[in-house]
Amino acid sequence: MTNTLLEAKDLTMVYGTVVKTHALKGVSLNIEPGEFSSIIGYSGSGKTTLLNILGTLDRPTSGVLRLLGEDVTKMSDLQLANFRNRNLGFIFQFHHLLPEFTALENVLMPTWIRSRNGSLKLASRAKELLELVGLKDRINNKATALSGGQQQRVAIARALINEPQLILADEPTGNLDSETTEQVYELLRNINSTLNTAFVVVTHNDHIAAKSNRIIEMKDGLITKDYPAAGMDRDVLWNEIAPVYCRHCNREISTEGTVALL
Ligand SMILES: Nc1ncnc2c1ncn2[C@@H]1O[C@H](COP(=O)(O)OP(=O)(O)OP(=O)(O)O)[C@@H](O)[C@H]1O
Repeated sequence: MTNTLLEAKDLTMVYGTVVKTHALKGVSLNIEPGEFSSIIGYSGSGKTTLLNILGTLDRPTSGVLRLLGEDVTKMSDLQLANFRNRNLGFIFQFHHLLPEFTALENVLMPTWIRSRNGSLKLASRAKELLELVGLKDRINNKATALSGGQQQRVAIARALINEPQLILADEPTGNLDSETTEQVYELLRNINSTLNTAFVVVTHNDHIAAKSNRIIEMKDGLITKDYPAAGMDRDVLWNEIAPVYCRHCNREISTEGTVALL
């Protein structure tokens, strides 16, 4: 019995019936518990399509996706919705907070889907999470009274409330200035190391991607490169440890590409 968190095999995605777009052309990858991966690639290479399928928000045209050992491609829409709510967290570029609700209420929102009876335990967990993301003093502020970076922090706390093992994030800092981007990304890395939550993050920001454990590069609907990254410490001298063994491609690979990202 493997404890691999996510196993994707030969995923394809074709949009349209008359005019067809082959957005994914056979993508296979595994994600292990606690891993922090970034997906990078040119616009239109299939990053969001892949992320949405990995997060069960969309179904692939073909291929198999196993999450926590379960074949999710075989689940009904209702089963999928429950599975998602229990096991996955999402962070998007536009945080989709409910503007008239407070930070605390927004964080608690995913728990209302399961039960309307908000327990005291959940409320205190939501407060802890808001504290973790640095918003202890903003718990009762309405979403509209928070800055962009603060709103994204609320969205991150919301993604954590159901204690997911995997968080999928699509350009989580795409809407933020560079300083706030650094802070939010650092926060994601801290959550990753403190709670051992695995992350798969789509980003256009190579500098940010270099702080992951792993970079997955896409082109034309395929993964073209998959290699370890420097992680939090940007001062790591890759030349000293190159080449590295890539367990995903089962061979030693040069870290040349990674050096270019630093
Ligand atoms: N709902 C859709 N219907 C039809 N085609 C789509 C749809 N969504 C995406 N596509 C097409 O699929 C391909 C991959 O798109 P996708 O959004 O996954 O790329 P991306 O790498 O995330 O791009 P970006 O970096 O610009 O967000 C593109 O050619 C896009 O036009």
